[in-house]
Amino acid sequence: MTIRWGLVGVGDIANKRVAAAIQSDPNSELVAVCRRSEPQLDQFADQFGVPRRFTNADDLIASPNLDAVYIATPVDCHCPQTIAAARAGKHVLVEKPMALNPAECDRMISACDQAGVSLGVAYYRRFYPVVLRIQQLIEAKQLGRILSIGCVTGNPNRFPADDWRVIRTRGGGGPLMDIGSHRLDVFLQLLGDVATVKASVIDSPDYEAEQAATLLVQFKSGAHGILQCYFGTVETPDRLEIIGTEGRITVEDLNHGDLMLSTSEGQQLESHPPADNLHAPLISDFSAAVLEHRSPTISGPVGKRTNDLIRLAYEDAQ
Ligand SMILES: NC(=O)C1=CN([C@@H]2O[C@H](COP(=O)(O)OP(=O)(O)OC[C@H]3O[C@@H](n4cnc5c(N)ncnc54)[C@H](OP(=O)(O)O)[C@@H]3O)[C@@H](O)[C@H]2O)C=CC1
Ligand SMILES: O=C1CO[C@H](CO)[C@@H](O)[C@@H]1O
Repeated sequence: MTIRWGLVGVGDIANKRVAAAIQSDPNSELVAVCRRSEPQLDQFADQFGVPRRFTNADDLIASPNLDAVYIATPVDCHCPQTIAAARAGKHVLVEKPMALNPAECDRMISACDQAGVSLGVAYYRRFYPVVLRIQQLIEAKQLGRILSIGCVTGNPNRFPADDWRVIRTRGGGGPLMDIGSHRLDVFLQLLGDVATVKASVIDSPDYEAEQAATLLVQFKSGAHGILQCYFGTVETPDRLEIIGTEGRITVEDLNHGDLMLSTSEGQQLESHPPADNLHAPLISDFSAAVLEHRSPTISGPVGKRTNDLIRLAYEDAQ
């Protein structure tokens, strides 16, 4: 059996990676696409050879011969479109961050549970070979007791004030929601759950959302996590550092996957590059999970935990 996908929101990320990832997965087929602008919809559908096209998400969601919906719209659309898809009996894989806030995440999870459909969230860094390697090194106690994890990330874009990413009611926040969310999810994967979150933000002079956010989280293990995220700075690589009592791991750019392990025995450079299409392992996992009747690796509750931490951060920063 093949999972027949409908892709709602064929903008930047759908064009860069999602459509190609669905089309390259042996268990998947891209059969329908949707956006409101008809000329751009046709251009996308022609480019990827997709037969069914819709300018209204509800029409795609209600259409027959469709098994799953990939939601790649702005964040304020994620909750209503997920609930509509679940009610129509379709499995849902939704882009990150999962929703505007934890209450929306709860509604999405319960709609999918009630309908008996799968819900996944696109935190694809969980599949990065370098992240899995770090997880293995931590579990094998190669770093001793973990004291801290730190990540610095920035998007150089200077978003105009009318971009959904910097309007709170549309994106949910600024760089913390947009790019910090990915890194918080990696923190949770590597060091487990968080007990407390402290945060400070710097307002943007140009738009409603914050321009910078710095978080200090304390994991239940006692370790610290420090996350710095920015919009509108010079290109900031996706830098990760983990410090333990017996060793340290430094990754200059998670998207490239070179890892430096430093211990008392010296330094060791390892290379664990990600898949060419970063979304490909995510789609493969989700479609296999549906076919095997198991939960996807990045389930609704997993995705929601990042929204919980972001909410705590914004509350503390206020
Ligand atoms: N995982 C990752 O690495 C990345 C994830 N993302 C996430 O993906 C999502 C989309 O981001 P991105 O592609 O950059 O955003 P874009 O603004 O480029 O694209 C959004 C798309 O959604 C469509 N859209 C908006 N509203 C609706 C609606 N009500 N019904 C149907 N279609 C709609 C828009 O077209 P139209 O206006 O014509 O309807 C557009 O095609 C976000 O959640 C973002 O955080 C983004 C980039 C990378
Ligand atoms: O990783 C990413 C690349 O940048 C985009 C724009 O800021 C983000 O939305 C996305 O999550």
